[in-house]
Amino acid sequence: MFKNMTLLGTLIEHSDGLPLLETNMKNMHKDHNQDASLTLLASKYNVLFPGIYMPMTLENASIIRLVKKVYETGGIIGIVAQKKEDVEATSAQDIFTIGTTARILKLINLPDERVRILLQGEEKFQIEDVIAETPYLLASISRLKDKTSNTQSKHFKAVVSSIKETVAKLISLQPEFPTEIKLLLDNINDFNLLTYFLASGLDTDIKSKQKLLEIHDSKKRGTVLLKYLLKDLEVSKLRKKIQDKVHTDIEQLQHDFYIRRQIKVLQEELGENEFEDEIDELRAEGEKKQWPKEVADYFYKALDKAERLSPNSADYPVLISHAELMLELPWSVYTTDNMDLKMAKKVLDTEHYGLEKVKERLLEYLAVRKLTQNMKGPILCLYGPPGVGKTSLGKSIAKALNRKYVKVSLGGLHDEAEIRGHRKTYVGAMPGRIIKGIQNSGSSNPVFMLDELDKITDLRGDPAAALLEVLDPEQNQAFVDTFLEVPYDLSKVLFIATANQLDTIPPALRDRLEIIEINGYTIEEKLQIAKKYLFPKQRKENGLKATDLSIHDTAIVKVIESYTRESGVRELDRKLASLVRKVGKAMVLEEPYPKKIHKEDVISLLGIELFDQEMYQQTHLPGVAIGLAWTPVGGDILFIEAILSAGKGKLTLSGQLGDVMKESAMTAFTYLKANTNLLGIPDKVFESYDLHIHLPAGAVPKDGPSAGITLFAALASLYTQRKVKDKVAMTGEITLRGKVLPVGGIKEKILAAKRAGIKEVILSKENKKDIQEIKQKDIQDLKFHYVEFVEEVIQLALQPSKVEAAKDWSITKKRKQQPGIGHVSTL
Ligand SMILES: Nc1ncnc2c1ncn2[C@@H]1O[C@H](COP(=O)(O)OP(=O)(O)OP(=O)(O)O)[C@@H](O)[C@H]1O
Repeated sequence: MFKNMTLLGTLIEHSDGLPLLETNMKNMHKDHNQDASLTLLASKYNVLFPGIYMPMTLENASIIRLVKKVYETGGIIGIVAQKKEDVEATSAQDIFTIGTTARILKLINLPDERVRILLQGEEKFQIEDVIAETPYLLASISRLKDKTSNTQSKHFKAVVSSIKETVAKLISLQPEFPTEIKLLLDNINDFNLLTYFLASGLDTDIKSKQKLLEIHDSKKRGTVLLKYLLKDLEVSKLRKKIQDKVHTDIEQLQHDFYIRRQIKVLQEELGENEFEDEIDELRAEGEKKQWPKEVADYFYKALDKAERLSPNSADYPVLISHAELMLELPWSVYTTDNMDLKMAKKVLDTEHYGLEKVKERLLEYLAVRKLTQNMKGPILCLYGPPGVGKTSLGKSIAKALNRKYVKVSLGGLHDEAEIRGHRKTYVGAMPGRIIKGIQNSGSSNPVFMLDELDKITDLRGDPAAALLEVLDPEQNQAFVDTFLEVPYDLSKVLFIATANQLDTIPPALRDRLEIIEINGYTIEEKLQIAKKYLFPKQRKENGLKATDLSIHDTAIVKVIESYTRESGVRELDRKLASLVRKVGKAMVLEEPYPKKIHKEDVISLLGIELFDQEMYQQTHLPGVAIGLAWTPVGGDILFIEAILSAGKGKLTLSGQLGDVMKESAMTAFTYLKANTNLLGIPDKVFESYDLHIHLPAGAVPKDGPSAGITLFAALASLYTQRKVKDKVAMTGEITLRGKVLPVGGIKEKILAAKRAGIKEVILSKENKKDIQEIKQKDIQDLKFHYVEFVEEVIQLALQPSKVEAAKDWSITKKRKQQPGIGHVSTL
C-alpha cells in the first residue's frame, strides 16, 4: 500500500500524537495573503499535501542556499510536484500549476554537501504567473480553499467508513506495518486531513497523487481515493498470496534460529549468561508436562547435553529447538469426541448440500466407532474432481466430532523426510509434516486431512512408505519422526485423505484406504449449492446484507453455464464473489446497481461469456459417431470422425490421442476387419482405401479406453455407409472378442450428454449400476441401452439403410473421392 515508509514514519515521529496535526490544520489560513509571490521548490518523487510532513533531499547548491535562508527566517516556500521524475525542473513547463505552501521544520547538513529537510504542508495554491525561473522559480500565486462536504450525508459516511475499512484490510495484509497507523486513522477527525494523509502514502504514481491534490471537494476526493485504495488492496492481496506460497517452513525455521542466535550473541556481549537460565526454564517447563517416562528421560538428557555445549556451537540451537518442539507437542492431550450422531448429521447437513451417499457412509463410520469405542479402522479417502467439497467436508467432520482439525497438503511432496522429518544433523532440520500438523492442532486426536494424496512423487526416498507407516494402525502407535526421535502415538488420529485420481496413488497405500467417491455436481445441484451456501457466504464476506442484494436462479445458471467449466463449484464460488464485489463497489460509489441480479446483469458485471457448451450437431455423413468423455473439469461429448481416401489401406490417427486411445482405435479396426461378414463389407476395400480417424479439438490431448465402442461405431458406419442415428452417444471399452466393458466417470459423462442435447446413450451392461445412482429426475428424458457385445451396438447405433449417395465399392478405382465420404470436417 504505502510506498513511502519514511513519510509515514516521520509523521508519527513528529506528531507526538495528534494535537500537532490538528493545530496546524486549524492555523493554516491565518497569516498569509491572497496573491502573494512565492519561491517555488520542485518535488521530484512525491506530492506534498496540506497538513502532512514530507522529507526532501536537496543537491543543487543555489537551491540549498535559498532553502537555508527560508529556514533561518522561518518563512514559507511553495512545493510543486514535477511532471517527470527524471529531469531537473527549471522552468514552469516542468511543474504542475497547483502546489502546497510549506514550512521547513528541520534542516540537516549531510556529509556529502547535500541537505535534507523536513517540510510540513500548509495550504494549497495555484500558480497565477511565473515571475522568474532563475536562479529559482518565483511565481505569483492565489490560495485555494477546500470545500468540506456535508459530513452528515449518507454517502459521505459510506465513503469514510469504506476508506477506513479498506485501509484496515490493507494494514492486516502487511504485518510489517506499524499498527499505530490504524490508531492514528481512527483519531483523525478532519476528513480533508485524512484523505491527504492516505493520499501521500499511496503506492501510486505522482500524477494520480497530483490529481487528488487538485480535487477541492472533500467528498469527491474521498471517492477517488477509495478507488485507488481498492486497487491497492487487490494488488496487496495478490502479493500476499504469492508471498504465502513461497514462504516455506524452512525459511521460518531459519528465521527463528537466526533471531535466537542474535539474541544470544547480544547477551554474550553484554556479559549476561542467559543460556543456563534458558535451559533451566525449559527444564521447569518440562516438569509441568505429563508425558511418558521415555519421553521425559529423552528430554532431560538432551537438555543436559545442551548444557555441556558452547552456545555458539552448531548443535546448541538444534537441541534447544528440539526441546521446544517436545514441549509444544501435545502428549496424550485428547479432546472428547461428540458421539451424538444426530448432531453430527445436522452439522454435515448444514454445511454441505446433497452428498447423501458420502454423508451416510461417514455416519456409518462414526456409528461403528461409537459401538466399538475404538477409533481404529479404515482410513477414509474422499475421491473426486476438484472443488466438490472434499476438503471442506473434512472440516465439517472435525466439527461434527468436536475434534481439532488439521490439514496437510501432500501436493508436490517428493521427499520422504517431509513426512518423517529430517535428521538433526541436517542444516535447517525440522520435524516432518505429520508431527508439525499435530503440533499445530494442539491435540493428540485431531481430524487430520492428508490433502492431494494422489500428488506425491518419489524423487527422494519413499514418501509413500513413510505414509504407510503413519496410516497403519499396527505401526502408528509408535510413529518415530526422525527429528523428534521419540515415538509419538498417532493411533487416535482420524486420518482422512483426499484425491482427484486413484491411479497415481501407490497401490500399497491405496490398499489401506476406503475410497468414498464424490461425483461432480449437476447444474441443478450447483444451483442449490450456490443459492443456499455460496452466494449467502460471499454476500456476508463482502459486507452486504440479504436486504441489499439477492440473485435470481436464472442468473446463477447463467454463471454456471457460461462462466465456469468444472465438476465442482470452486470457480462458481469465485465468480459469485466477483459479482458481489462488483455490486458492493457500485453501491459505495453510488453508481447504479441491481438489487436483484438477473441473467442480463451477469453479462454486464462479469464481461463476455467464457464458455460455450459443446452441443450436439446433426451430420448427414457416415463415419461420424459421438462419444462421451470424462475430463478433470467434468464430462463432455466427443465427436469421432472417420474418413476414407483412395490408397493402400494405411491407418492414420490424429487429434492428440494417447497410447491407450490409439490402441482402442486399432482394436476396433481389427475387430471390424475380422468380422466383415457381420456388416457385409467387401474385404477388398481395406486394401484400396486409406483410413483416417480424427478426434476434433485437435490440440486437446485425449486418452483412455472408453472411446472403444464409439470408434467401432464410427468405422462400422463408414464402411457400411449407414449413418449413425441422430442424438445417440456411447461410451465403453471394446475387446478383440467384441465384448463391451464398463468404464468410469459415468455420472459426469451422462450429465454432459444431457446438456449437449443427446437423447439415447449406449453403454456396457455393467455400467447400469452407475446410472441407477444418478438422481432419476436429472436424467428422465434420456434413454439408456445396455449392451454386452459390439453387434448390439451396430443394431442400436446405425441407421438401417445406407445414405443416399452411398459408396459403391465396386467402382472405387475409377473415382477418387465419393460423396458422403470426404467432407466430415464440414460437420
Ligand atoms: N455440497 C456442497 N455444499 C456446500 N458447499 C460446497 C459443496 N461442495 C463444495 N462446496 C464448497 O466449494 C468450495 C470448494 O470445496 P473444497 O475446497 O472442499 O473442494 P475439494 O473437493 O477439496 O477440491 P480439491 O480437490 O481441489 O482440493 C468450498 O468453499 C466448499 O465449501
